[in-house]
Amino acid sequence: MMKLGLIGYPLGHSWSPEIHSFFLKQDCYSLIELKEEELGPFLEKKEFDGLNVTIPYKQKVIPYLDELDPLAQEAGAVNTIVNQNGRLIGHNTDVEGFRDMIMAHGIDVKNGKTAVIGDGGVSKAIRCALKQLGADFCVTSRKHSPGSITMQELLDHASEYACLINATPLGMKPHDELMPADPSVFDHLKYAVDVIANPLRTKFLFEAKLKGCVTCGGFEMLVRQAAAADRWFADKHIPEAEILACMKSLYDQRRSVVLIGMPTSGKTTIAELLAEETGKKRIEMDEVIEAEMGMKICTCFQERGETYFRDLESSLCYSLKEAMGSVISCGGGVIKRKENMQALAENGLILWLDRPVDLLYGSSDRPLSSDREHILSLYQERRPYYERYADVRIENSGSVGDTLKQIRKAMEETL
Ligand SMILES: Nc1ncnc2c1ncn2[C@@H]1O[C@H](COP(=O)(O)OP(=O)(O)O)[C@@H](O)[C@H]1O
Ligand SMILES: O=C(O)C1=C[C@@H](OP(=O)(O)O)[C@@H](O)[C@H](O)C1
Ligand SMILES: [Mg+2]
Repeated sequence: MMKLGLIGYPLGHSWSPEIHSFFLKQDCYSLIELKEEELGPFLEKKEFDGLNVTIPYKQKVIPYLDELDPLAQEAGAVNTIVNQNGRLIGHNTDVEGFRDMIMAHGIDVKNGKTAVIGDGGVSKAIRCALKQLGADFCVTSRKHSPGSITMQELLDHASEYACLINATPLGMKPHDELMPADPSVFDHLKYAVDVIANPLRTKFLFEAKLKGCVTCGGFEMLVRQAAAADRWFADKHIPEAEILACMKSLYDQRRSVVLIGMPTSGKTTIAELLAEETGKKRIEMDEVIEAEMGMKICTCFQERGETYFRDLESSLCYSLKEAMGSVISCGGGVIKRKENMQALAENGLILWLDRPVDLLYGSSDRPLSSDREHILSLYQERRPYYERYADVRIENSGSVGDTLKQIRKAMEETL
C-alpha cells in the first residue's frame, strides 16, 4: 500500500483522507502535523511515497526538494510532493483545482476584470490559473508588493470588476463573521469565488449570492486539487464523473438541508419524510425552542412578546451552523433576520417549500397565521425573502412524493 499524507501546522480536521480514499479506493492517507523544526528532518527521511502540503509550508518545503515542475516553479509554491525513487519532486495542483472549478461553474474571466484579494501562497496558484485562462486581473496586497494594488484602490474602482476571488483566510472558521470585501459595493459583480473550505459557504459568498452572482467555494477546489494530486501519486486519472461523485458524497455528510417557507407550507411534514428516507437527523427548530422555553410559542408571543422568541430563534440558527448533514425544519419567520439565514446557509442547502396560498391555512396555535386575509398579506410580505434566500424553490402543491423527488434532484444538482 502507498504511504501518502498531508503536512501542515496546525492541521485540525481535514477532509483530505476521505477524498483520497474515495479516489484511490484505499486508506493510505494520513494527517501529519509537523512543527517548523520537524519539517526538515521529516522530509529528509523520505519515508513516504507522496505528500500534500498546506499552510504554512507551501513555500518552506522548496529548499528540501530535488526538483520543481514548471508550474510549481511559476507559482513559487508546492502543494504536492512525489518521492520518485528517493528524489523529491514538487508540483502545484492548486492551479488545476482552481482552474477546473471556475470553468465547471461557467465563470468567464475573459469577459471583464477580475480581482484576487490577498497575495499569499494560494494567491500565487490562482494567478497562474488566471494567466492560463487569459484573464485581465489584479491582486490586492497589504504588503504593497510590486504590481499589486491596495484594498482602497480596489474599492475606488469597485464598479469595474466582474469577478472577485478571495485568497485570504478572512471568513474562515472560527472567524466566519469576516469578509475580505463587501460584494454589495461592487455594482457590476457577476462572479465570486472563495478558497475557504470551512464553512462551505462563507459570508462573502452568501452576500455575493444575494446580489445574484454565480459563486463557488474552496471545498470544491480542495476536491479538485486532490484529484489532480492523485494523478502524480498513483498515475491515476480521476474522471469528472468521479470528482462529482466524491463531492456529492462529502456534501451529503457535511451539508444540512434547510427547509424554509410559510406556516403550513409543509416544512415539518416534509422534513420528517426526508429524514426517514435519507437517514439524516431531523431538527425541528420550533420544537427545540419550545423545549428550551418550557412553553408553547403561542404562549411566548402573548406573555413575552415576539422579540423574545426571535432572539432564541436567532441563537439556535447560530448553533445550527454545525448541524452537519441534518434536515432542519425552520419556523416560517426565520427569514425575518438576515443573520439567521447567513448562519443556516454556511453549511446548509436552503430549500423554499412554496405551497399555493389557497392551500395554506390558519390555526389557533400559530400566532401569525390565524385567518385567510392575514395569510395572504403575510405571503406577500415574505415571498421576496423566501425567494432571495433560497438556493432552490420547491413547489409543494402535488403529492409529498413529488415534493421529495424535487428535493432529491436539488440535492444532486447543487454541488
Ligand atoms: N404535499 C402535500 N400534500 C398534502 N398535504 C400536505 C402536503 N404538504 C403539507 N401538507 C399538509 O399541510 C399541513 C401543514 O404542514 P406542516 O408540515 O405542519 O407545515 P409547516 O411546518 O410548514 O408549518 C399538514 O397537515 C400536512 O399534512
Ligand atoms: O411564521 C412565523 O413567523 C412563525 C411560524 C411558526 O412556525 P411554522 O412555520 O412551522 O408554523 C413559528 O416559528 C412561530 O409561530 C412563528
Ligand atoms: Mg412546522
